[in-house]
Amino acid sequence: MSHKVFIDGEVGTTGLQIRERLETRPEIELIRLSDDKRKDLDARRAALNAADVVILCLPDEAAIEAVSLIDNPDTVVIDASTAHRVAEGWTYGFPEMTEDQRDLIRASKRISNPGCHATGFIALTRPLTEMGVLPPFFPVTSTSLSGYTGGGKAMIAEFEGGQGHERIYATALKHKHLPEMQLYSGLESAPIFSPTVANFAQGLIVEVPLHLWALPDAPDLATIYNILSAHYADEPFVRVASPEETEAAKSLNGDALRDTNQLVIYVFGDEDSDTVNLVAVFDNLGKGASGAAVQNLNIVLGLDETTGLI
Ligand SMILES: NC(=O)C1=CN([C@@H]2O[C@H](COP(=O)(O)OP(=O)(O)OC[C@H]3O[C@@H](n4cnc5c(N)ncnc54)[C@H](OP(=O)(O)O)[C@@H]3O)[C@@H](O)[C@H]2O)C=CC1
Ligand SMILES: CC(=O)N[C@@H](CCC(=O)OP(=O)(O)O)C(=O)O
Repeated sequence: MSHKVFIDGEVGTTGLQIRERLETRPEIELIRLSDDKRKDLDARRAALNAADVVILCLPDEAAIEAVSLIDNPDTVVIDASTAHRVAEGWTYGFPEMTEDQRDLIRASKRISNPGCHATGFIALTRPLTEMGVLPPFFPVTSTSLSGYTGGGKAMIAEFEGGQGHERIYATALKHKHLPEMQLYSGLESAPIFSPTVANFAQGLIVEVPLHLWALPDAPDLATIYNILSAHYADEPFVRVASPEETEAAKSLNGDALRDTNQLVIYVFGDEDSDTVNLVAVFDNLGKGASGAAVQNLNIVLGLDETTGLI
């Protein structure tokens, strides 16, 4: 049986990568609009309502508009934008987050694909809040190193045109991923979050440093490692690096997992100072966007979750 899929925003950075992952799959029939029709409201309305699954790869306002054009009650929407990530009636498309999240995604017709930085932050913190070692009131900080494709077509043009500068941004501490980071990490307040964009195309490293001695039960490094390893033990796309691999990782490259849907967690620690640095490495356009959207598509279609993904 073939499944009709429409990618609204197919020629953008995220949309293009989703198309590349889907166009060779025989069970997927892509609904496509010609270049002169891709922003035409009537053409989009028809495509949105003809699809079994719609994947929105649009700026927030256009994503909200796209949803308003859908009146087919059977259409499933996977929205890659920020517009619906904490909205009521939407399911957060992070299957690895909790034990029941996959089933919630499978049953949902409105799925929001997580933000790239948020994916790393939540992957590192949620299992710890679930197990009670990171209490909800605890103040957390996080940094992120992103490839420039994270900023879409405009930032790609800037860096590939030779004008790009590596820089910190979101300096007002109001990054657009903070609401989803707060809600799905299980923390009562958002982290202080400082991202950096760097001169490589694809990849992301999100860090969450913790003073273990300041946590109420003062957990040791092994406790943190064991909670994260157990949480992701059966996951095809998220894994925790072994202590040997962690020991050997004296430095990490931002683009280490380019073109994959993998996310690898490192629990770096120093027993003398009783500190850890939790680190998530992945591709901002893989598990941080397009790969994650395809994974969610596989789940809602009832297919093997790993189909078409590495
Ligand atoms: N890049 C990334 O790493 C990630 C991006 N996202 C999110 O995915 C969404 C897309 O981002 P990204 O792919 O980076 O952005 P891009 O700017 O690369 O692509 C956006 C695409 O949407 C098209 N578009 C804009 N308005 C409309 C409209 N009204 N109707 C139809 N098409 C429209 C644009 O057309 P045109 O080509 O003419 O400009 C462009 O092709 C955003 O919401 C972004 O926040 C999410 C996770 C990661
Ligand atoms: C380098 C860069 O600018 N990155 C973007 C994040 C892209 C992304 O994942 O955000 P959405 O999923 O919410 O679109 C930023 O930090 O705003």
